Amino acid sequence: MELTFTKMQGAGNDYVYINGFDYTITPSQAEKLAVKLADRHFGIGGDGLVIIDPSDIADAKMRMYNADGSEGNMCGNAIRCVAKYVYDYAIAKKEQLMIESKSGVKPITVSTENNQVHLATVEMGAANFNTPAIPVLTEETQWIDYSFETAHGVYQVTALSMGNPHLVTFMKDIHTLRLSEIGPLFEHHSAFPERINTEFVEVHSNQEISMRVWERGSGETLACGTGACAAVAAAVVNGYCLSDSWVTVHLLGGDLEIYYSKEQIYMKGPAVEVFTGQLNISL
Ligand SMILES: N[C@@H](CCC[C@H](N)C(=O)O)C(=O)O
Repeated sequence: MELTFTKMQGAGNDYVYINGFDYTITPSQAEKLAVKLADRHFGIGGDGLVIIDPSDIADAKMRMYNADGSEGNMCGNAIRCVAKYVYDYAIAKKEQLMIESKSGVKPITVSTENNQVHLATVEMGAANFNTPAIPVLTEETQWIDYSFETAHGVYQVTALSMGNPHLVTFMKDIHTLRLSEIGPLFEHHSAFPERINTEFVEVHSNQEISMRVWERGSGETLACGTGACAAVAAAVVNGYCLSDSWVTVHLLGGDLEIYYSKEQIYMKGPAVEVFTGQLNISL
Protein backbone atom coordinates (compact mmCIF):
# COMPACT_ATOMS: atom_id res chain seq x y z
CA MET A 1 0.00 0.00 0.00
CA GLU A 2 1.00 3.61 -0.52
CA LEU A 3 1.53 5.37 2.83
CA THR A 4 2.13 9.11 3.26
CA PHE A 5 4.40 10.00 6.19
CA THR A 6 5.84 13.16 7.75
CA LYS A 7 9.23 13.38 9.40
CA MET A 8 9.26 15.82 12.34
CA GLN A 9 11.69 16.74 15.11
CA GLY A 10 11.65 18.56 18.42
CA ALA A 11 15.12 19.57 19.66
CA GLY A 12 16.55 16.88 17.38
CA ASN A 13 14.40 14.05 18.80
CA ASP A 14 13.05 12.86 15.44
CA TYR A 15 10.16 10.54 14.64
CA VAL A 16 8.28 9.38 11.58
CA TYR A 17 4.65 10.50 11.89
CA ILE A 18 1.67 8.75 10.27
CA ASN A 19 -1.80 10.27 10.13
CA GLY A 20 -4.10 7.69 11.75
CA PHE A 21 -7.13 9.74 10.61
CA ASP A 22 -6.26 8.48 7.09
CA TYR A 23 -4.91 4.98 7.82
CA THR A 24 -5.76 2.33 10.41
CA ILE A 25 -2.54 0.96 11.86
CA THR A 26 -2.94 -1.83 14.44
CA PRO A 27 -0.55 -2.01 17.43
CA SER A 28 1.29 -5.02 16.00
CA GLN A 29 1.64 -3.33 12.58
CA ALA A 30 2.93 -0.19 14.34
CA GLU A 31 5.56 -2.17 16.30
CA LYS A 32 6.95 -3.68 13.08
CA LEU A 33 6.72 -0.41 11.16
CA ALA A 34 8.62 1.44 13.91
CA VAL A 35 11.60 -0.93 13.62
CA LYS A 36 11.59 -0.75 9.83
CA LEU A 37 11.05 3.01 9.37
CA ALA A 38 13.30 4.18 12.24
CA ASP A 39 16.33 2.41 10.71
CA ARG A 40 18.75 5.18 9.70
CA HIS A 41 20.37 3.08 6.94
CA PHE A 42 17.59 0.91 5.51
CA GLY A 43 14.52 2.96 6.50
CA ILE A 44 13.51 6.64 6.72
CA GLY A 45 15.52 7.16 9.89
CA GLY A 46 14.34 8.37 13.27
CA ASP A 47 14.12 7.67 17.00
CA GLY A 48 10.84 5.81 16.41
CA LEU A 49 7.31 6.08 15.03
CA VAL A 50 4.31 8.18 16.06
CA ILE A 51 0.73 7.56 14.95
CA ILE A 52 -1.72 10.48 15.22
CA ASP A 53 -5.13 8.87 15.79
CA PRO A 54 -8.66 10.23 16.31
CA SER A 55 -9.61 10.54 20.01
CA ASP A 56 -13.00 10.42 21.77
CA ILE A 57 -11.84 12.77 24.53
CA ALA A 58 -9.29 15.12 22.93
CA ASP A 59 -8.38 16.76 19.59
CA ALA A 60 -6.17 13.78 18.67
CA LYS A 61 -4.43 10.81 20.26
CA MET A 62 -0.69 10.11 20.12
CA ARG A 63 0.63 6.56 19.94
CA MET A 64 4.43 6.47 20.13
CA TYR A 65 6.82 3.60 19.45
CA ASN A 66 10.55 3.51 20.16
CA ALA A 67 13.07 2.44 17.49
CA ASP A 68 13.01 -1.15 18.84
CA GLY A 69 9.21 -1.29 18.37
CA SER A 70 8.30 -1.00 22.09
CA GLU A 71 5.44 1.37 22.89
CA GLY A 72 6.11 4.36 25.17
CA ASN A 73 3.41 5.89 27.39
CA MET A 74 4.48 9.44 26.78
CA CYS A 75 6.93 11.47 24.68
CA GLY A 76 7.45 15.15 25.41
CA ASN A 77 9.10 16.05 22.11
CA ALA A 78 6.66 14.04 20.00
CA ILE A 79 3.57 15.50 21.66
CA ARG A 80 4.67 19.03 20.63
CA CYS A 81 5.09 17.78 17.04
CA VAL A 82 1.67 16.10 17.20
CA ALA A 83 0.19 19.47 18.24
CA LYS A 84 1.95 21.11 15.28
CA TYR A 85 0.65 18.47 12.87
CA VAL A 86 -2.91 18.75 14.25
CA TYR A 87 -2.82 22.55 13.84
CA ASP A 88 -0.88 22.86 10.54
CA TYR A 89 -2.91 20.16 8.76
CA ALA A 90 -6.17 21.65 10.13
CA ILE A 91 -7.31 18.62 12.13
CA ALA A 92 -8.07 21.23 14.83
CA LYS A 93 -7.07 24.83 14.10
CA LYS A 94 -6.90 25.97 17.75
CA GLU A 95 -4.16 27.58 19.80
CA GLN A 96 -5.18 25.54 22.86
CA LEU A 97 -5.12 21.84 21.98
CA MET A 98 -5.77 18.69 23.97
CA ILE A 99 -3.73 15.66 22.96
CA GLU A 100 -4.39 12.22 24.44
CA SER A 101 -1.43 9.98 25.31
CA LYS A 102 -1.18 6.65 27.14
CA SER A 103 -0.37 8.67 30.26
CA GLY A 104 -3.41 10.95 29.99
CA VAL A 105 -4.67 14.01 28.10
CA LYS A 106 -2.13 16.87 27.92
CA PRO A 107 -3.19 20.50 27.32
CA ILE A 108 -0.88 22.26 24.83
CA THR A 109 -0.62 25.93 23.88
CA VAL A 110 0.93 26.56 20.47
CA SER A 111 2.69 29.66 19.09
CA THR A 112 2.39 30.25 15.35
CA GLU A 113 4.27 32.07 12.58
CA ASN A 114 2.80 32.32 9.05
CA ASN A 115 -0.11 30.16 10.22
CA GLN A 116 2.19 27.29 11.25
CA VAL A 117 3.20 26.13 14.71
CA HIS A 118 6.86 26.60 15.64
CA LEU A 119 6.77 26.41 19.44
CA ALA A 120 4.53 24.57 21.90
CA THR A 121 4.09 24.60 25.67
CA VAL A 122 2.80 21.39 27.22
CA GLU A 123 1.27 20.81 30.67
CA MET A 124 3.19 17.64 31.48
CA GLY A 125 1.53 16.81 34.84
CA ALA A 126 3.35 16.20 38.11
CA ALA A 127 6.47 14.14 38.75
CA ASN A 128 5.87 10.98 40.79
CA PHE A 129 8.80 9.91 42.98
CA ASN A 130 7.14 6.80 44.47
CA THR A 131 9.13 3.72 43.41
CA PRO A 132 6.13 1.38 42.80
CA ALA A 133 4.70 3.93 40.32
CA ILE A 134 7.91 4.15 38.24
CA PRO A 135 8.37 1.09 38.66
CA VAL A 136 11.56 0.27 40.58
CA LEU A 137 11.94 -3.08 42.35
CA THR A 138 13.13 -1.99 45.79
CA GLU A 139 12.03 -1.88 49.41
CA GLU A 140 12.66 1.91 49.54
CA THR A 141 9.60 4.08 48.86
CA GLN A 142 11.70 6.69 47.01
CA TRP A 143 15.14 6.89 45.43
CA ILE A 144 16.38 10.45 45.90
CA ASP A 145 20.18 10.78 45.81
CA TYR A 146 20.23 6.98 46.20
CA SER A 147 23.51 5.05 45.85
CA PHE A 148 22.89 2.69 42.94
CA GLU A 149 25.33 -0.04 42.02
CA THR A 150 26.00 -0.84 38.39
CA ALA A 151 28.70 -2.91 36.68
CA HIS A 152 30.34 0.48 35.99
CA GLY A 153 30.48 1.59 39.64
CA VAL A 154 28.15 3.37 42.05
CA TYR A 155 26.00 6.31 40.83
CA GLN A 156 23.92 8.70 42.96
CA VAL A 157 20.49 8.53 41.33
CA THR A 158 16.98 9.93 41.63
CA ALA A 159 14.12 7.87 40.20
CA LEU A 160 10.77 9.28 39.06
CA SER A 161 7.89 8.85 36.66
CA MET A 162 6.83 11.52 34.18
CA GLY A 163 4.20 9.12 32.84
CA ASN A 164 7.21 7.02 31.80
CA PRO A 165 10.15 5.84 33.92
CA HIS A 166 13.26 7.99 34.47
CA LEU A 167 16.47 7.80 36.45
CA VAL A 168 18.54 10.98 36.83
CA THR A 169 22.20 11.17 37.83
CA PHE A 170 24.26 14.35 38.30
CA MET A 171 27.90 14.61 37.21
CA LYS A 172 30.64 17.15 36.51
CA ASP A 173 31.18 16.53 32.78
CA ILE A 174 28.57 14.85 30.59
CA HIS A 175 30.52 15.25 27.35
CA THR A 176 33.27 12.72 28.11
CA LEU A 177 30.71 10.10 29.16
CA ARG A 178 30.83 6.81 27.23
CA LEU A 179 27.07 6.65 27.02
CA SER A 180 26.76 3.70 24.63
CA GLU A 181 28.59 1.56 27.23
CA ILE A 182 26.90 2.96 30.34
CA GLY A 183 23.33 3.58 29.10
CA PRO A 184 22.43 -0.10 28.56
CA LEU A 185 23.59 -0.98 32.12
CA PHE A 186 20.82 1.25 33.48
CA GLU A 187 18.21 0.38 30.85
CA HIS A 188 18.50 -3.37 31.43
CA HIS A 189 19.22 -3.42 35.18
CA SER A 190 17.06 -5.94 37.07
CA ALA A 191 15.75 -3.13 39.36
CA PHE A 192 13.67 -1.83 36.43
CA PRO A 193 11.13 -4.41 35.27
CA GLU A 194 9.89 -2.08 32.48
CA ARG A 195 13.41 -0.81 31.66
CA ILE A 196 14.19 2.90 32.20
CA ASN A 197 15.22 6.16 30.50
CA THR A 198 18.38 7.62 32.09
CA GLU A 199 19.42 11.30 32.18
CA PHE A 200 23.05 12.30 32.83
CA VAL A 201 22.96 15.89 34.06
CA GLU A 202 25.51 18.67 34.55
CA VAL A 203 24.31 21.63 36.63
CA HIS A 204 25.59 25.09 35.60
CA SER A 205 23.40 27.23 37.87
CA ASN A 206 19.94 27.06 39.42
CA GLN A 207 18.50 28.19 36.07
CA GLU A 208 20.62 26.24 33.61
CA ILE A 209 21.57 22.58 33.22
CA SER A 210 22.87 20.34 30.41
CA MET A 211 21.95 16.73 29.89
CA ARG A 212 22.49 13.67 27.73
CA VAL A 213 19.96 10.90 27.65
CA TRP A 214 19.88 7.18 27.08
CA GLU A 215 16.31 6.31 26.12
CA ARG A 216 14.85 2.88 26.67
CA GLY A 217 14.09 1.38 23.29
CA SER A 218 16.01 3.99 21.25
CA GLY A 219 19.47 4.43 22.83
CA GLU A 220 21.13 7.86 22.89
CA THR A 221 18.87 10.52 21.37
CA LEU A 222 19.57 14.23 20.83
CA ALA A 223 16.81 15.20 23.30
CA CYS A 224 14.07 13.79 25.51
CA GLY A 225 11.19 16.01 26.64
CA THR A 226 9.98 13.85 29.52
CA GLY A 227 13.68 13.38 30.38
CA ALA A 228 14.27 17.15 30.54
CA CYS A 229 11.26 17.46 32.90
CA ALA A 230 12.62 14.57 35.00
CA ALA A 231 16.08 16.20 35.13
CA VAL A 232 14.64 19.51 36.40
CA ALA A 233 12.34 17.76 38.90
CA ALA A 234 15.34 15.78 40.23
CA ALA A 235 17.47 18.96 40.30
CA VAL A 236 14.82 20.68 42.46
CA VAL A 237 14.42 17.82 44.96
CA ASN A 238 18.22 17.52 45.22
CA GLY A 239 18.56 21.27 45.89
CA TYR A 240 20.30 22.31 42.63
CA CYS A 241 17.38 24.29 41.14
CA LEU A 242 14.44 26.19 42.54
CA SER A 243 10.79 25.19 42.53
CA ASP A 244 8.29 27.49 40.77
CA SER A 245 10.76 28.88 38.26
CA TRP A 246 11.97 28.22 34.71
CA VAL A 247 15.14 26.25 33.98
CA THR A 248 16.90 26.06 30.58
CA VAL A 249 17.91 22.52 29.68
CA HIS A 250 20.65 22.26 27.03
CA LEU A 251 20.43 19.03 25.05
CA LEU A 252 22.55 17.81 22.14
CA GLY A 253 19.77 18.83 19.71
CA GLY A 254 18.79 22.19 21.24
CA ASP A 255 17.24 23.76 24.32
CA LEU A 256 14.01 23.10 26.21
CA GLU A 257 12.55 25.41 28.87
CA ILE A 258 11.09 23.61 31.88
CA TYR A 259 9.02 25.10 34.72
CA TYR A 260 8.80 22.92 37.80
CA SER A 261 6.17 23.09 40.51
CA LYS A 262 5.05 20.18 42.68
CA GLU A 263 1.61 20.08 41.08
CA GLN A 264 2.48 20.79 37.43
CA ILE A 265 5.50 20.79 35.14
CA TYR A 266 5.47 22.88 31.95
CA MET A 267 7.72 22.15 28.96
CA LYS A 268 8.27 24.72 26.21
CA GLY A 269 10.14 23.86 23.02
CA PRO A 270 10.29 23.78 19.22
CA ALA A 271 8.33 21.57 16.83
CA VAL A 272 9.65 21.30 13.27
CA GLU A 273 8.50 19.50 10.13
CA VAL A 274 11.54 18.14 8.23
CA PHE A 275 9.94 16.57 5.14
CA THR A 276 7.02 14.48 3.93
CA GLY A 277 7.13 11.47 1.65
CA GLN A 278 5.37 8.38 0.41
CA LEU A 279 6.21 4.77 1.01
CA ASN A 280 5.18 1.67 -0.81
CA ILE A 281 4.86 -0.84 1.96
CA SER A 282 2.97 -4.02 2.84
CA LEU A 283 1.56 -3.89 6.38
N1 LIG B 1 11.84 10.96 23.52
C1 LIG B 1 10.81 10.96 24.45
C2 LIG B 1 10.47 9.75 25.25
C3 LIG B 1 10.17 8.54 24.36
C4 LIG B 1 9.71 7.32 25.11
C5 LIG B 1 10.76 6.69 25.98
N2 LIG B 1 11.88 6.19 25.26
C6 LIG B 1 10.08 5.56 26.78
O1 LIG B 1 10.05 4.41 26.30
O2 LIG B 1 9.60 5.86 27.88
C7 LIG B 1 10.48 12.29 25.06
O3 LIG B 1 10.74 13.31 24.38
O4 LIG B 1 9.90 12.36 26.14
